[in-house]
Amino acid sequence: MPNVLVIDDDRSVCEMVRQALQKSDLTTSTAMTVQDGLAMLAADAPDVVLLDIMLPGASGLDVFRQIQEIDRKLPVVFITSGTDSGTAIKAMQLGGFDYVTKPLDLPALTDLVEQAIDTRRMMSTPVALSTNEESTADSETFVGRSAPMVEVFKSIGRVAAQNVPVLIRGESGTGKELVARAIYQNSDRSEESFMAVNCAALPDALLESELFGHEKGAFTGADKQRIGKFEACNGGTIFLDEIGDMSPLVQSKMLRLLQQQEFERVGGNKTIKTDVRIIAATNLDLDKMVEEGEFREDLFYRLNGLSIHLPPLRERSEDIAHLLEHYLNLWARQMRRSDIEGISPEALELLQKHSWPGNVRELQSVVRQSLLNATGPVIVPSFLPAELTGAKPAVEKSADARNDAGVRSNIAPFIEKRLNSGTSDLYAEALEQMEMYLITRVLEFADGNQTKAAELLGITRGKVRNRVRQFGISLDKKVTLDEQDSPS
Ligand SMILES: Nc1ncnc2c1ncn2[C@@H]1O[C@H](COP(=O)(O)OP(=O)(O)OP(=O)(O)O)[C@@H](O)[C@H]1O
Repeated sequence: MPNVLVIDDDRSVCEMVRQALQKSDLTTSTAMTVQDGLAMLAADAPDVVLLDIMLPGASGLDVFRQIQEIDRKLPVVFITSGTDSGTAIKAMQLGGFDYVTKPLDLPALTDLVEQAIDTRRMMSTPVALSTNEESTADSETFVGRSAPMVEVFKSIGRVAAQNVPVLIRGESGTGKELVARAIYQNSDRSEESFMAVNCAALPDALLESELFGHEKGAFTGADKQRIGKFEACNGGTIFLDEIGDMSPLVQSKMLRLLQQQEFERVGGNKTIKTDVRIIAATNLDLDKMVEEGEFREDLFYRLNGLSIHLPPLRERSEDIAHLLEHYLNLWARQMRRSDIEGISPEALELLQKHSWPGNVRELQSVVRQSLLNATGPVIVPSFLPAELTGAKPAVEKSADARNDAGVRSNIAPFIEKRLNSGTSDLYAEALEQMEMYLITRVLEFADGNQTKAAELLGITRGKVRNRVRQFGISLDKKVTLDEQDSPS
């Protein structure tokens, strides 16, 4: 369970934060002095530190420097009062993760801590490029023995050491984030920060401010100055996921950044220099977008210094069995299903024939669902999700199969079944089922239009798209992004 260290001399702040983070399953330790905080840092190896910038008898910047000496990759979120934000901004420029102002907005703080934990994981969990050898306990295994994946591993080795932008291309769920992390971890910048921004998850104006920062008063709601990722990550590496979703304005700012390593904060006129390596990823056809004038050609060539193409899973079927084995072993252990022995030849055949539109992310979901359904030690066809048992490609699903999504997601019998099986992870399992049902149903209602579904759900289009991929959701109607593209 991730561990958060709060260093703040105000006992009530420590307690409030502890209670808020506990609700998100985060363990919190608290220290009220710098000495105690540094001692706990060494003893507990936290994943994130929340640091009050005005501790008695200590300069926040000095404490931050000491933390950086102990662990350069540890994300530090500063807690400031309205009057000391200047120091926080300085600390951000030195590589702090973010800062929050008192009185604390606890839900926003929890989100920020979760983002920081994710960043910590991406920076610190090594990606093992495993073709034969077993992965070690503290690494994530990048499984792949097919010829195209061996080529990908070689490319990672080649590009990592060169300080140029890299463009990673491939369908959703093919492992682009894993490639980005492997490049970072094997580069000369591996001791510096790594930050990830999903360009599709934020509306255009927020993305601009997230990347470049803004000055106080730059727009309605900009009540304080904000340091963007390009400034905070100076010397490090930024992973820009879903780069094809950038607005023309952000594209032109990005181009300047790549050409001159400089930019201005939104609403500011001071030119800021930065030295950031950019790794970008996309699942869209950028060449076509360039042709159609949707993506700047000059930016495309700049980003495309070196490019790595991740083949879809259906084009490397020999990896399917290895991936199934890998995730079955991993999750059977996690779900306390030590009785699981493997997959029957019939089930394996169905899985090999499947077209995997959601790639490895869909395969993960299938393994998880099969384990939930498994009443015996061998995964047989009847334990597989309904859309696989007919061995039809998901895009050709029949109305019956679609109805199955509803049946499968019927939450009451699901919960009863899991309670009887003695699960220890019911919260996550039930939420996943509910979310799968909700997104599928709303998309169905919206005729497959993701923009409309996002409006109905009150979440971003990027989030809808991520969930569609994560769960491998596919409706009879084509899932589209814009109303004008909706099938009639
Ligand atoms: N070859 C692989 N071996 C093991 N796990 C993999 C492999 N490829 C992908 N994964 C896992 O599949 C999931 C999806 O991968 P990842 O997020 O890197 O995909 P992506 O291409 O970035 O997707 P998206 O375009 O939707 O952001 C992750 O949990 C990742 O660890």
